[in-house]
Amino acid sequence: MSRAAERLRTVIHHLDGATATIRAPPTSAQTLTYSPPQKLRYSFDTGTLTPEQRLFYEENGFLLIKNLVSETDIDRFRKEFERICRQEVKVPGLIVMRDVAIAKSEFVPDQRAVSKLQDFQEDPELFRYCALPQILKYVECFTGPNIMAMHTMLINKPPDAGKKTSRHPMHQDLHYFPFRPTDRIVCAWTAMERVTRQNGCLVVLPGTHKGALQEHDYPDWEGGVNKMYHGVRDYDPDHPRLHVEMEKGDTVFFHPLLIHGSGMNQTQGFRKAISCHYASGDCYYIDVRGTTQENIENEVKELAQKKYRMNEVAFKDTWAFRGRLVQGERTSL
Ligand SMILES: CCCC(=O)SCCNC(=O)CCNC(=O)[C@H](O)C(C)(C)COP(=O)(O)OP(=O)(O)OC[C@H]1O[C@@H](n2cnc3c(N)ncnc32)[C@H](O)[C@@H]1OP(=O)(O)O
Ligand SMILES: Nc1ncnc2c1ncn2[C@@H]1O[C@H](COP(=O)(O)OP(=O)(O)OP(=O)(O)O)[C@@H](O)[C@H]1O
Ligand SMILES: O=C(O)CCC(=O)C(=O)O
Ligand SMILES: [Fe+2]
Ligand SMILES: [Mg+2]
Repeated sequence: MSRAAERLRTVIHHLDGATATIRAPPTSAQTLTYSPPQKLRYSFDTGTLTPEQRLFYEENGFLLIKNLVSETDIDRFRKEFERICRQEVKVPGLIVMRDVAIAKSEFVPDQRAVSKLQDFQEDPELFRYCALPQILKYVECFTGPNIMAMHTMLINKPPDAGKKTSRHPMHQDLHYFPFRPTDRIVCAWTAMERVTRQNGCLVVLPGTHKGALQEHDYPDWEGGVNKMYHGVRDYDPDHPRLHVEMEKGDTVFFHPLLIHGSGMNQTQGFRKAISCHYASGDCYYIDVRGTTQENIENEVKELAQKKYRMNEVAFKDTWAFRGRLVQGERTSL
């Protein structure tokens, strides 16, 4: 038996009970008798992921790829971020967020006032991130060949001002998304510098992607909570959590139901990461009225109405006009 077939058999051995399909290895009939068709529901076999990587994502809901984005590219993203902070470029549709602890302070025209950029799809330099071939190669394993970049962010987590407002409560990103199917959505999150527990790396609850979308709301944290930073209501403090420490350029891909957040930044530096949420172009919009997502729908619509100066904006339209095709065909979204 070939080495690849042997590895696949090991994987399948670990799988019992999972659902959906993994293609049989392209080998002889003899191999097939050893490995009956098995089910992996969260990824496709495109030749990129090893069976072990697919199994890891299946079980844990995330996958860390070391050293995926070059230093040169990251330095260019950082430069562009700085130009935006200095207001040397105007980017249509861009949302500049400030930490709740400094939002009310005097305007400072540099990064110290900015905690997050959202919706940089109209900035060609930052948007290059979303179309990097080495990122899309992995994204395709989760979305399939038609890929839409739906949500773009550059997070500049500030040093905590003493009120723990730099924390991001534990949440599932699907709470924000009115499109499905869930398993054809994935986030790519790239560390723009070394991220550690000290400066507020991502914290994940492995395996929670297998659960349902939970109710989210603002946590009642004493020091305040940033706008739109909803957290899961019934957070289980006993679930094992993992601090995902990463080097500059490392990229984590994660499922939209994976419960994650990030800790306080206890350093003096601004912890930077760039990310994009992708979905299959074949995904479809859903109506979230009457579901747990109604609270975020109302908040986003309110913001969109202010921002685009329109009377009534449908939640799904706020997504339809921000989404950009990065590979294949825009069949639906
Ligand atoms: C309607 C209601 C809706 C809601 O309630 S939504 C709320 C949802 N609930 C939550 O998000 C609660 C869960 N939250 C958390 O797990 C954390 O707060 C969260 C979001 C990950 C933030 O993390 P942090 O605040 O930074 O906490 P942390 O656990 O990372 O650090 C805490 C203490 O650990 C220390 N630490 C740092 N690096 C370490 C290291 N390498 N080894 C060991 N300890 C280390 C760190 O100094 C900190 O110390 P201290 O205990 O605060 O004194
Ligand atoms: N990260 C954030 N979390 C919570 N609220 C935020 C955040 N960023 C901005 N805001 C809020 O968005 C609004 C706009 O902020 P901005 O500082 O531009 O104006 P302002 O503080 O309302 O007005 P002014 O600075 O003229 O007094 C504010 O109400 C601010 O509190
Ligand atoms: O970079 C972080 O701290 C996490 C951000 C995040 O999870 C989000 O914005 O959805
Ligand atoms: Fe998130
Ligand atoms: Mg202000």
